Amino acid sequence: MKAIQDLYPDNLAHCYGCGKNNSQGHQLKTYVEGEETVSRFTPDMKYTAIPGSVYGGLIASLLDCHGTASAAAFACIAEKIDLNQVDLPIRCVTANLNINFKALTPQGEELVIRGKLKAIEGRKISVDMTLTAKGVVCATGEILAIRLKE
Ligand SMILES: CCCCCCCC(=O)SCCNC(=O)CCNC(=O)[C@H](O)C(C)(C)COP(=O)(O)OP(=O)(O)OC[C@H]1O[C@@H](n2cnc3c(N)ncnc32)[C@H](O)[C@@H]1OP(=O)(O)O
Repeated sequence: MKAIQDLYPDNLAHCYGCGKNNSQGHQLKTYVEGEETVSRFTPDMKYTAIPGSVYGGLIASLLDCHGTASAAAFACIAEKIDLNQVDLPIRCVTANLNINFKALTPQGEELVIRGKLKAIEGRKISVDMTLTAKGVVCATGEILAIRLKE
């Protein structure tokens, strides 16, 4: 299956965090795995906070884009929309993002971000997220994503 972000139409694929058409961005890719979503990302050394650890702003960026892609995917699944189609008909933006930084995130490791659907209420989609490095939870987050009107 394709990454959720690769299903965004070309005119909505310039996001700094996840747009496939932004060559200078992170190009985060999010996949559906069973009942969860998952993204993997290994930060460049320039995203340093305390030496040896990853800058929190990057972590926020990863959770932001993982969260909106997950929200779009969960909304499609709820409506039985095929996630293999070329243009995703549901697009979401972030209204609220809460992050708890639990431990310093080590540099040089693959970060794994997972999302679970919390609730869908009309256009509001809430997703719980974790970011781990080497199996250790370094951050947790909750996003409220809003489905854009047609
Ligand atoms: C497709 C590619 C996307 C890639 C995205 C990558 C992730 C991002 O970085 S997105 C960029 C950052 N986010 C933004 O810029 C969004 C800015 N905000 C907005 O555009 C608008 O406020 C928007 C779209 C969220 C909501 O506006 P609008 O569509 O008019 O809906 P609105 O009627 O105000 O709200 C809908 C519901 O959400 C609730 N809501 C809206 N904002 C919030 C909030 N911040 N906190 C809690 N609830 C909220 C409202 O109370 C309402 O609830 P209910 O339906 O129960 O009455």
